[in-house]
Amino acid sequence: MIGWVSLYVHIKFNEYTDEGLKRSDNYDAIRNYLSTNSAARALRLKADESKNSKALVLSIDDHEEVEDVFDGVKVKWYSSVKESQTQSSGYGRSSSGERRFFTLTFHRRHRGMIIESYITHVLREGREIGLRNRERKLFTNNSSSEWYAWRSGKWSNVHFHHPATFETLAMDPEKKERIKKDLIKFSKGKDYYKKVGKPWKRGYLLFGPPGTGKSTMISAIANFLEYDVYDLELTTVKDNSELKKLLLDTKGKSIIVIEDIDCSLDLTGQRKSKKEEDEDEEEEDEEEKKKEEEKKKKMEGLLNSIDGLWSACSDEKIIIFTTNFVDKLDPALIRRGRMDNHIEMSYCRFEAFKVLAKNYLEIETHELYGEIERLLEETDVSPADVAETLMPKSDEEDADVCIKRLVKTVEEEKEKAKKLAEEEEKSKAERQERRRKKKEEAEEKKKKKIEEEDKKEKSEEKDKKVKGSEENSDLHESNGTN
Ligand SMILES: Nc1ncnc2c1ncn2[C@@H]1O[C@H](COP(=O)(O)OP(=O)(O)OP(=O)(O)O)[C@@H](O)[C@H]1O
Ligand SMILES: [Mg+2]
Repeated sequence: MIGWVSLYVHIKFNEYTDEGLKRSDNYDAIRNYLSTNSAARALRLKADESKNSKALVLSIDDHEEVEDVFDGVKVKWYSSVKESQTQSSGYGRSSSGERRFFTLTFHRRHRGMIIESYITHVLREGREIGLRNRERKLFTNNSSSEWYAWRSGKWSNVHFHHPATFETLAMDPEKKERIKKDLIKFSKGKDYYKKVGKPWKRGYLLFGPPGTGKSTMISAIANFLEYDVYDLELTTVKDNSELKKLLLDTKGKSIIVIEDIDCSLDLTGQRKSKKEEDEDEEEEDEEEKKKEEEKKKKMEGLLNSIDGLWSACSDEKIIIFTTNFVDKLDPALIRRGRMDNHIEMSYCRFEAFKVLAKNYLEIETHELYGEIERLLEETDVSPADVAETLMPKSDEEDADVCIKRLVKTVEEEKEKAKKLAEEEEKSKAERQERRRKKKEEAEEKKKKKIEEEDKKEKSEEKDKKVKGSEENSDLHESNGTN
């Protein structure tokens, strides 16, 4: 709405559009801009509580005036409020029937520049501030039977409040820095991705044993980049088209997570133990083959959907797979280009331990650190176990108690691992012995069979010979009589 009053142009931005039904995105963006932007900061602010924001939302108070300067040009903003004449039922409208709006005023000789550049600048900045302040969300996918039910969409969401950060994440510090740099480069790479003609996406594969911090890492990344998280549960997804729809229904500035990708794709569920495998190998073969095929189909669907997602939407997205067994994954799934960055989360070594000790006990050194370093180098303990052991269980427990408990725990783990290795060795030897015996028995059986067959053949031949000579003598006899 542009009106002329003497030399000045006024543009009005209403809080609600569409007859008061819909809140205006532009109004919110301008409000963010005016309350946060330092060049145009209002002095009188009011604090609102908003459902969708993590902090108090400060906005310029009613009937307040703010000046802004852009490219050397001065403009003025007014925030106004009017009592609404019609007390309509008004969904979305302020309950009191007040109508708020901003008015932008500037000299008419700057009309072109303000409309073309300044307003765009304000809206863009304001939206960015809004994104930064927004309450981040954790989405989980609904089963497709619920998609069209009342008010429930493809994804359900809750507020995302995970406290994990890169500071509290225990891992090799150099590796951590590399990951952070990679993330920063990605999040600032809008123009770069555009220039090289690649969708603005990045794929990460996190692999490692249980309790090494894969899920924690995802939360740390989300907090670091201030992204939403979409936790995609593949087992509730019926088919490929459903998967594609889900992926296309995700917003930018988000991480799409598929945890335990091997299990999500593995339809067999639990694998058989080695021993069982040995015993009924053949019967299982057919069934295994069928399941492998199904798994392959699912995998192909996933690959296609990822590639589709990669090219279908243009905004800032990270996709993360996690797995405990990287060797079991289909190489096609994790080839570079799909998964750009492979990150191994490993057992807790000394450097990672130091981070945990600092987090949980607020100590940087202790007389037992040397001992712990030695122990952790030769024993595989997950950071989850180390963290659990380090955590004080009561007020009486100080750092010293916890550190000593850790030494004891790791020593026990070492002992356990040794025993386990011995047992494994023993059972391997037993398995080999069993197999050797089986083979021997089979060979023995075979030998016996051959011998028996030989014997039979020989006796048959003998019988034939005897019969033959009898027939011969019969012939002689009959010749003689003739
Ligand atoms: N590297 C780590 N740094 C800090 N804390 C960790 C780390 N790894 C594990 N933890 C702690 O252990 C708990 C379990 O870790 P997390 O769930 O991240 O492991 P995971 O690798 O995802 O395991 P899984 O393979 O079973 O899903 C976390 O809540 C966290 O407190
Ligand atoms: Mg996990």
